[in-house]
Amino acid sequence: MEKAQLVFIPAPARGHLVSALEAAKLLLTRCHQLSITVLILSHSSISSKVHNYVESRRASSSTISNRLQFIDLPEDETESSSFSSFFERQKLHVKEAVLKITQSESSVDSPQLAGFVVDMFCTTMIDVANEFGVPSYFFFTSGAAFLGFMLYVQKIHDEEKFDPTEFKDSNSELPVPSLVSPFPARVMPSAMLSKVWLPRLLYNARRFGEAKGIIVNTFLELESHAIEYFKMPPVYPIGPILDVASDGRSTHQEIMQWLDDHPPSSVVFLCFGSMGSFGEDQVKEIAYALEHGGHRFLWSLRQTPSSVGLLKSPSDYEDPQQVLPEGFLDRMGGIGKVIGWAPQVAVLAHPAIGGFVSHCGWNSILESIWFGVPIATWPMYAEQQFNAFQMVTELGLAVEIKMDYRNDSGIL
Ligand SMILES: O=c1ccn([C@@H]2O[C@H](COP(=O)(O)OP(=O)(O)O[C@H]3O[C@H](CO)[C@@H](O)[C@H](O)[C@H]3O)[C@@H](O)[C@H]2O)c(=O)[nH]1
Repeated sequence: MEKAQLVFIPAPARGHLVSALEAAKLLLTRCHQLSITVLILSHSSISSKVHNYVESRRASSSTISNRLQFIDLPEDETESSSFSSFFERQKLHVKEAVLKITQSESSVDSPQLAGFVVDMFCTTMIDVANEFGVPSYFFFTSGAAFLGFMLYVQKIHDEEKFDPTEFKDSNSELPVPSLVSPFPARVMPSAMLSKVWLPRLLYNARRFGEAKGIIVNTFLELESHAIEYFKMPPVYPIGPILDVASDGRSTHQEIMQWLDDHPPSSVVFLCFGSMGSFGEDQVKEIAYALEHGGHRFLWSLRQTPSSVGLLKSPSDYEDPQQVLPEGFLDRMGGIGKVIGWAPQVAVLAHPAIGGFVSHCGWNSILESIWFGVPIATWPMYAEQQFNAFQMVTELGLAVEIKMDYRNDSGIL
């Protein structure tokens, strides 16, 4: 087999990068004739957590394989909350970077460009792949049932003039083919209920059909009904793709030692993903609930960004006491701990953890299943209401706090 080169274009968000980079590594270990170049898209509002994650992966990439390389694209500083215009602007940079790669394919021995692997949000990059005459695969960082849902909504929108935004406060149910259970319209993703965002979702779903295949971070045993539903393009369930190597001890020793002091399965972990945060009133209410509940807890509490913008994410409080009820931390000292960004996989892997209050991001769901920690669902943004429904009703793998909660911080 000739040497081949794939270009990966992940979306620059934690929940998308982790599985894309791990999938790239997996492919390299399976196929020794393959090289992968990962293009890192960059925007000035991307959080340091994302940069740090990429840096740590870049630093360890040479130990994984010299067939994995990263190229940083120029930073975009345009103030805009629109993903679509960001990705459109990035096309030129992607084209220039790929041109350089193809120009270096000088000898017969160099790997030849064989295709693009493009994040589910960057579907517009298929145009660039077409210019180079190579096929595109999409990398879908959520579940197969949700992929099926997107394709279903796009189909009935285009063929039957179905308008999901009319279902905002509806009690209707939809017969979604990638689900066994009827799907309540009230747990549709917020973006699908928004006249502003819906066109972009439909655009992405239409473009999925142009791909040579869709790689999904899922596995047959979890989503057999959904996976068997797909015909064309082919769907490859290559998951669960997780980055579970860290034991958290080198970076978050204090948290891990705190967990060491608690009995097995006794601590509830609360964590709401890379974008999850609550307003101050709600933080206080959660604190009262935890105090009255009396159970041990580890709570990842993060501060809402001061403005809404593309990829702006919460930060850690300098002093969480400023938003918590007076004396809360002192009273909870023995049974509860409030932290900022959590070493989530290490926490879920710890024997002291017995339950997970989660926003139901797909990576968090896969990590909870991997470590056998049951979820109580508290979806907030993106497709998390769909995921919560899937976990509670469709699969019976989680209990419901809410399935239709939506945050009010402006993130869709
Ligand atoms: O304090 C934290 C918070 C998160 N994480 C990690 O960050 C990732 C978060 O991913 P995910 O659970 O999927 O949530 P989001 O960051 O919110 O991911 C976005 O991308 C996912 C994949 O498409 C979608 O399912 C989500 O709804 C969308 O918000 C996971 O690996 C977590 O382990 C931490 O390590 N510490």
